[in-house]
Amino acid sequence: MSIHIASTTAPVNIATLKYWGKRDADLNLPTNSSISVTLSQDDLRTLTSVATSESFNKDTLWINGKEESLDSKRTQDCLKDLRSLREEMEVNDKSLPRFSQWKLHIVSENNFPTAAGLASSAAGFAALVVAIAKLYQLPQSMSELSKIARKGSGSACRSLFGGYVAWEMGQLANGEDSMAVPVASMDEWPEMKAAILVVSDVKKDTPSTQGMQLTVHTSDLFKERINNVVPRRFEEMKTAIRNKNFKEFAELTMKDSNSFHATCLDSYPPIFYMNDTSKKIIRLIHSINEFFGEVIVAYTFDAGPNAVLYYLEKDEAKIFAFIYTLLKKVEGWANKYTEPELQSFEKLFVEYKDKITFQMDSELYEGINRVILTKVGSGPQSTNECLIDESTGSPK
Ligand SMILES: Nc1ncnc2c1ncn2[C@@H]1O[C@H](COP(=O)(O)OP(=O)(O)OP(=O)(O)O)[C@@H](O)[C@H]1O
Ligand SMILES: C[C@@](O)(CCOP(=O)(O)OP(=O)(O)O)CC(=O)O
Repeated sequence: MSIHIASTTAPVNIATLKYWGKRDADLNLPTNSSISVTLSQDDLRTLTSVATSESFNKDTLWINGKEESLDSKRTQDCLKDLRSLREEMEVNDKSLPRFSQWKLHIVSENNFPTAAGLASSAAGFAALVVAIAKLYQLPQSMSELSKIARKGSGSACRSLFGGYVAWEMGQLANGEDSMAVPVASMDEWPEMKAAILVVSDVKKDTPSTQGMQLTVHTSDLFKERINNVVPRRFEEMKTAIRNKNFKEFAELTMKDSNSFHATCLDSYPPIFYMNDTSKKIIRLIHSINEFFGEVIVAYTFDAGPNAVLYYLEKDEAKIFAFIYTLLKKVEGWANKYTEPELQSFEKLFVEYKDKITFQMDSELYEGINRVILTKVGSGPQSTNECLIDESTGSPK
């Protein structure tokens, strides 16, 4: 039996200008444009292998070694779009094998917890779409493919590019102009680092889709956000990124996270994604910026309590003097830094100690499970690493 296989990796992205609200829930068309930073696949990535063969008898998906349903409408929509693009090619070139008619085996692994508010659906759908597009040898651009990934999960469309990415909301009812486009490549601003403080890796309470719809239907604040606040910030943030203006980028990022969570609180009944630990982190970040008299670190929170901190490489030691000293008991430092490097963060803290006027919460670490230290990264990468057995078409 002849089996055709392709594999790709795809990254996680964390929005700095949040997507929250759909104008069309079927097509995942947003009520506002958004911006994100793609994170390095050295630390967070999905690897997906796809295979097709005339001999397969049903579409099957395995995530992290477990068979998962492919029945969701979102996944079906992605498969349908990809098959119809392949079919167009087959109609024009009769010599091509009829992949569009054959079943698919999809095998995927996330190297981070699934459904923990770590954007697993974004990396997952981006990898699925790019891997199948590669198998089918589709000529479409990443922006074109991002429209298919968008139907899987809105934020997934931004994971088709590395660096700094915008999702332009578009105006058309069929979503043909709602796609991801690059704002700047990772090489244009490579100094951006990210620290994820994993506050909780349990499954979140209100799924994003449900939360968004409640906000759209019940929050008055939301109208101001989508009509005035976000359109202005969308332009300002793109400019800040292109000018490598960290202060502006960081302030917009923090304000937008707060604005999004304010619309959640303004929903009825209210939605709370941040917990007490999240709030303590917000206060700590403002205190650190005040201590240094400049904005050197920003926080942002998605639909869950985990914090993502953005900062520039040059300021890392200053920031970690505080963060490492407070969170040294938490897992995740040792795989990035040597013992002498970690000690240097603590030594720096000792230098600062007498000048600190704010309250340091020595119990903060208790609410945090681990830290993931990463940076801006590249888009999906084709790979020879393969999760499918070439002779059977089953997961290895
Ligand atoms: N590797 C993958 N391949 C295909 N689909 C995946 C993959 N990983 C996750 N998913 C899909 O994404 C779902 C998890 O999405 P969910 O939105 O609940 O969590 P999240 O993406 O971690 O959170 P958020 O999007 O709010 O940051 C899974 O149930 C699965 O359907
Ligand atoms: C808060 C967010 O992370 C919401 C992401 O929502 P999803 O992309 O997970 O929602 P669906 O389109 O329903 O799959 C903000 C963002 O990533 O822009």
